[in-house]
Amino acid sequence: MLKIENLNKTFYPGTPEEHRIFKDFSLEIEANVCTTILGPNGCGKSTLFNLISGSIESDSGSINLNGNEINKLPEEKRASYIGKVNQDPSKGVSPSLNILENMSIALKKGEKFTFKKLIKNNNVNMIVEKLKELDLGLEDKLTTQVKFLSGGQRQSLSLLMSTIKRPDLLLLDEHTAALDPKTSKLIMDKTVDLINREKITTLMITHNLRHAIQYSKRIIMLNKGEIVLDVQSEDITEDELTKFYNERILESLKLVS
Ligand SMILES: Nc1ncnc2c1ncn2[C@@H]1O[C@H](COP(=O)(O)OP(=O)(O)OP(=O)(O)O)[C@@H](O)[C@H]1O
Repeated sequence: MLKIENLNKTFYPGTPEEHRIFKDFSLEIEANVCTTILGPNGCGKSTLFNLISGSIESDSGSINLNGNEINKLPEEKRASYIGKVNQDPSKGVSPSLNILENMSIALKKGEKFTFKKLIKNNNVNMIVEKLKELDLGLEDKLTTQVKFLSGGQRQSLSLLMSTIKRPDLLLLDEHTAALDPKTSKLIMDKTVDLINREKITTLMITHNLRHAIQYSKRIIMLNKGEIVLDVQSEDITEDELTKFYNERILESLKLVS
């Protein structure tokens, strides 16, 4: 379970550019299911993920993952517990390495290794089986450099790499946003298959309200660093969610501008 308590973050404190993103922000996320974070541009979604993964430091507050106070740990240590897939298909993979090498590196997450040993010690059969589960034919391209894969294939690989050592938490930051609608749906289906099969606690950022309802158990909407909606997806329709978004969030943005 992920428990965030009284998280505070201000960018450029004490300067004319001072920008407070979170003030005493608290949130508890249920284990083993997918929770979606929605909200308009700039409301703090990615900052929240960066604070959780440790790529930026909080000013104060607590982030507890399965009993571990991870807020004190450096990013590389947190990476042993947290898997992350970003919007950009070239992030999260090493484009000039092949699929087998990328997957072998993912298996070594959190460990020290040399490249020579990595290849010798890799577990090819297990990797092939995992790739087969994706059903994209990647198991036949083990020695293909990842830069030659399509965006959808790379995102699938990135997803598999982030989860091959079961993470305590998976962060999906608009991981299908750069894909065409058909591929986006395909990757979302594969994501949810994997999350459900492995029972991975997942936080997903999306701007796609339909995906939020269809693929997650709980929906949290942020606006200006605050939770403005927190609902089980079975308790809201796509129309109601769209109406809420348009009325409450777009209206509040108009008032500001
Ligand atoms: N490292 C940083 N340094 C300074 N300001 C930042 C930094 N990261 C984010 N911000 C600012 O914090 C605010 C929230 O940004 P964030 O990326 O979290 O929004 P978001 O909700 O993910 O938006 P989007 O939907 O556009 O991705 C923005 O005003 C952004 O400019």
